[in-house]
Amino acid sequence: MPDLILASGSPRRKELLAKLQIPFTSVTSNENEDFQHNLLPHEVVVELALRKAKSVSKDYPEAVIIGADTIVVLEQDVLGKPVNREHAKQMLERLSGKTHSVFTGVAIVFKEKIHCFYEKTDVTFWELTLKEIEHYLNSGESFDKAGGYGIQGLGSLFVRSIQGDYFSVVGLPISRLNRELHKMMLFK
Ligand SMILES: Cc1cn([C@H]2C[C@H](O)[C@@H](COP(=O)(O)OP(=O)(O)OP(=O)(O)O)O2)c(=O)[nH]c1=O
Repeated sequence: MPDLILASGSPRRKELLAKLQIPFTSVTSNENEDFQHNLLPHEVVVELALRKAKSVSKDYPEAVIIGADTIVVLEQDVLGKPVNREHAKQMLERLSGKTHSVFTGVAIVFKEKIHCFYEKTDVTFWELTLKEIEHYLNSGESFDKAGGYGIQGLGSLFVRSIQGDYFSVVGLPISRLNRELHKMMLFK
């Protein structure tokens, strides 16, 4: 069986991948996350996931590498990770009372084989008060997360409804990934 490597530094992705019960290691790829603004959201996440997986694959050519990327899309604007408190505040004010889409792209690279897919989850927020937003910003939870919130943490209190895969919002659509790996007949 080939080695499995998660090309990610995200603790959430590690926790989710562990559900497959296949031993793996994680290697953080230091690829930049710039993207062309003419791409569609699903193209952005697949491109960034592939960039992460390919960069790790260069150092581990015999392993199966998994890369992933998550973005939040509101009214055609891509919201990545906030750069500071003010940026996070602006994001949360925009997300308040509206439905946005969370896209997570996944790339599986094994030698010359490349397989990519993505999941889209729609998340609707309650109207948020300024007090709620300030309280949330004080928690520090915003800063390493696309859209400036974490559905798995205190951000759960903002969520009115969700349509699609919850785990994809957290960073890795684990049930789909399990199925795709089976289809590739990599870890039977
Ligand atoms: C919307 C949302 C995002 N996120 C996280 C998932 C991703 O880790 C992060 C988006 O940033 P990414 O660039 O996708 O990932 P990362 O930088 O954390 O990790 P790596 O590139 O090393 O794999 O936002 C949550 O944890 N909860 C949420 O509700």
